[in-house]
Amino acid sequence: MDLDPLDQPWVTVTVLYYAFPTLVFFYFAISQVVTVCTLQTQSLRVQHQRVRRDVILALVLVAAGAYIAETIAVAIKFNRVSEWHPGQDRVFYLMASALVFGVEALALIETKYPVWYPYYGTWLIAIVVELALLILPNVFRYPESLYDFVFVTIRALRASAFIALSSLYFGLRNDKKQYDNSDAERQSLLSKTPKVSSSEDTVSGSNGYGTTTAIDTQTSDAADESDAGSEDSWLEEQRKVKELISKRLNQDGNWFTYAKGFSIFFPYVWPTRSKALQFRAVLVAACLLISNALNVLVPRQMGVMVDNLSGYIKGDGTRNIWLPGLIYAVLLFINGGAGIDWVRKWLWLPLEQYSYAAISTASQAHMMSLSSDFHDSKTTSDLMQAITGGRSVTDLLETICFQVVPMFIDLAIAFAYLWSLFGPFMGLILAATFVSYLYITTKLVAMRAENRRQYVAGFRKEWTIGHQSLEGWNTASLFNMIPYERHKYERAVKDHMEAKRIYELSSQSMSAAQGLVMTCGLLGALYLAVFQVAKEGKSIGQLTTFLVYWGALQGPLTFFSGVYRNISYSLMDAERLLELFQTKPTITDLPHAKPLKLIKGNVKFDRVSFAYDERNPTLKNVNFVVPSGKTVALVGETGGGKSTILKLIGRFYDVKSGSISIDGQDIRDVTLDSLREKIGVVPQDPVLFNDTIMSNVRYARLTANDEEVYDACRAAAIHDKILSFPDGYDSKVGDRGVKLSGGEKQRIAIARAILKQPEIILLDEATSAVDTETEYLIQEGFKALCKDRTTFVVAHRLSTVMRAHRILVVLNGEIVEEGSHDELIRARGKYHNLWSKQTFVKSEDEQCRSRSPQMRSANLIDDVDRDRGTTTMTKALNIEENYDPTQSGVGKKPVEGQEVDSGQSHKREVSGGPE
Ligand SMILES: Nc1ncnc2c1ncn2[C@@H]1O[C@H](COP(=O)(O)OP(=O)(O)OP(=O)(O)O)[C@@H](O)[C@H]1O
Repeated sequence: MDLDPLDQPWVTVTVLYYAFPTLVFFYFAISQVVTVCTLQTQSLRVQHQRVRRDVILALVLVAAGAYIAETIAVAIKFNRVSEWHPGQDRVFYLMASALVFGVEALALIETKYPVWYPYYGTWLIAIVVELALLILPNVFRYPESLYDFVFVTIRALRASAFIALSSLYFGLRNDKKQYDNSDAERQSLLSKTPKVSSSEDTVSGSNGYGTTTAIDTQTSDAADESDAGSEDSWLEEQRKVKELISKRLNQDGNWFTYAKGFSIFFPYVWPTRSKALQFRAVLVAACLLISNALNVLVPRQMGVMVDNLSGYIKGDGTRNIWLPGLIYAVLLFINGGAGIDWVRKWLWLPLEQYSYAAISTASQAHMMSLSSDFHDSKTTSDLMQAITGGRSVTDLLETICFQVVPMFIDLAIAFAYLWSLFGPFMGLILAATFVSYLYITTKLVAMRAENRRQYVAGFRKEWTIGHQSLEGWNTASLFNMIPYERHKYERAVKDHMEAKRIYELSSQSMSAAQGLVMTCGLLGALYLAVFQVAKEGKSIGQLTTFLVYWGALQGPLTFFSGVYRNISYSLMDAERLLELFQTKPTITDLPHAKPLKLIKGNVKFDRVSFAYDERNPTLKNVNFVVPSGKTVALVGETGGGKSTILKLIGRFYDVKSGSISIDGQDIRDVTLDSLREKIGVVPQDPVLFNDTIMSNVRYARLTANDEEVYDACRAAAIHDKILSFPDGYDSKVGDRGVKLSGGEKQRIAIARAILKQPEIILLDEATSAVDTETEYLIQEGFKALCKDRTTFVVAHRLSTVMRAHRILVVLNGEIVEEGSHDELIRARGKYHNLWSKQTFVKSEDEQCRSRSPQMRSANLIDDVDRDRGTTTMTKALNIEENYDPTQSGVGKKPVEGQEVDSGQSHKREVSGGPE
């Protein structure tokens, strides 16, 4: 046959035929990956760049088209397929190059602001190779036939296209300098468009400076995993995590450094101290490689079996028809869930458990070590999510090591093996199929993102409305809004179902499109294999191998659709956990901190200022001293800063300026443990554990025996009440103590404090939720508890604190008055105002209550009367004269000449001084 001069089997030409498309492909793919990972993007002016991009795209299409044109010309020249063989190298080169430059054109279409070096690199390679291929064959033989001229013309056109591309690019690059002084291609996209989500940007991984898009897509993806919290808080949480990732990416400058940030997790993921576990990890890697090998060996063995059988049928008695079947079955078994997968999971399980245990306990311990500012700013569900999210770090690793890497190895082996079996065209068909499949999948996944977002939003809305309506059943019933809630929920379910329908349909369409691509690929590959079996002496066994192998390849490819979502979801969780690990406690022991030596319990506030938020000071220059063993009361309007003072004593926050000292030791210089050991707190809103009453009280001192617990409860006036419960001390208190009344909860908290027997006692509205009778009983308990102990009492009910040695009136973060009850009453300042309001409001109430003699005796003020030296109310206050109705705000104006506390206690007496 008369060979075309361009098909002369010169080694140089043949090598170029294969090396060129391969080189261009790898150069382009690798440089694009580097571009994405190093977050490079173009910073040219959009208008300017768009013109260039369009022209360049047109020229790339011309070049790709020229390859196809030459392929067609070759096909026409050698019109009988069976005679293609001599030109096979050349046809491969043409088709592979058309594919590579087709991919380049697609990447260009999908990238708004491309980074150019992956592109112009390919053009420069193409100029050299194309010129060589144009000149080399024609040096030895001038073109003669019409075909020769056509071929040369097409090649010349192609070479010109590449030259034009390069000159255009470099020409405009000089132009660029006039427009853009920055001259920097290396710039993070995220800084420019931190919240932009463009489906276009996700496509083709090549252009996906798509860190933002990545996160956007998975925002919705992650949603169906999470069903806690309201939609808004969830969206807010997602946004914050996205911002965190963007911020860190911007700081780090590329994905490699970003990934390095996660090295903090290394000791939790990799068993640094256990050689046995490390050995297991190595064996797991070996199992993965064996799996990859088995993925080829199984179809190959099927081919051997078929070949032996057909040989045997044709009369070749030497063929063993039984053994290959046995080997096939064994290989199949080993490659199945009961074989290598089982071994791998068995090996991996201890590693998985190691990392789960390490990361969960570390994150819980870390969270418990953090300070109030952290805990005050997070909800419990956020924190739990962060702990459970620790699993995502191992998930991320598992997804990459056990799924992504094996998938690419499988695809690479398939490509190489089938190429070796059926020649370069099979490789070409496979490459075209894989590229189309991955392209279509990424494109459709991006297009589905909005559908998915709607679906997730619908799901969350339904969940939130359902949850809220059940939670608010009481309110709904009270306002007769049950039908309204029902309709609202029905509507939400309907919207959710509609969104789900659209999403499911789009999923089905995606599967259909993927199926179509795979079928086209299969058809092309199958025809090629059939052709080779029919014409080129390939065996039926090889065809069988191909068919079985093709089926096995569907798995990794299908997995690709979900991998992106899995990775991004895990990444978000890992980022959350990383943020947590990087948060340091703000209240820590100083290096020189010593244990607190509590001698007497003398507490001093020296020019203390504090703010939760710098813009809004909470305490301003607070000064006071509480001598050891004395009781100081903090009173004043709500939000004044009373509880904050108690928090500062327990070092739940540190002062911003000034100092707090106990027995002359600055509390910042003593260890936190020793400080809190000495302090007992009854908080405003005590939180109980969902456990028995006995366990809750004993929590204060785990070594206390039952009798001590009973005594503490007696002192807190709750013992008899507990005994009246069906399960007594074994009664469960419910979540946060929900099964107890507010007053019961407070008394349990008081019992705890009594059991702890602390040296310094902080009572923050400890009895606000109990009735006056019970309060009286508790006061008796406090008497014993507080005796000779420094005590801080915050209370709104002034009768609770009137016996305190000292009363501080706190207003807007300042101490505006200070003194004993009598002194303050006489001073007729703020305290006097508060007192007069309270006693006035109380008067009517007491009129009713005091009808009962028992209640009378329970009245704390009467109690004070009995116990103490007293000051007559009318004398001390002369309230009728001083009462200011405009300040009262409630109740009626007292009639002149009538005592404020009308009713039984005409002569109201108050404590004349400290106990
Ligand atoms: N964790 C916090 N973060 C930010 N601001 C806070 C925090 N806790 C309290 N505040 C603010 O500090 C101010 C003082 O609060 P604090 O609880 O000390 O007041 P209070 O006098 O004890 O009030 P109440 O009598 O109502 O208990 C308030 O304005 C409150 O909103």
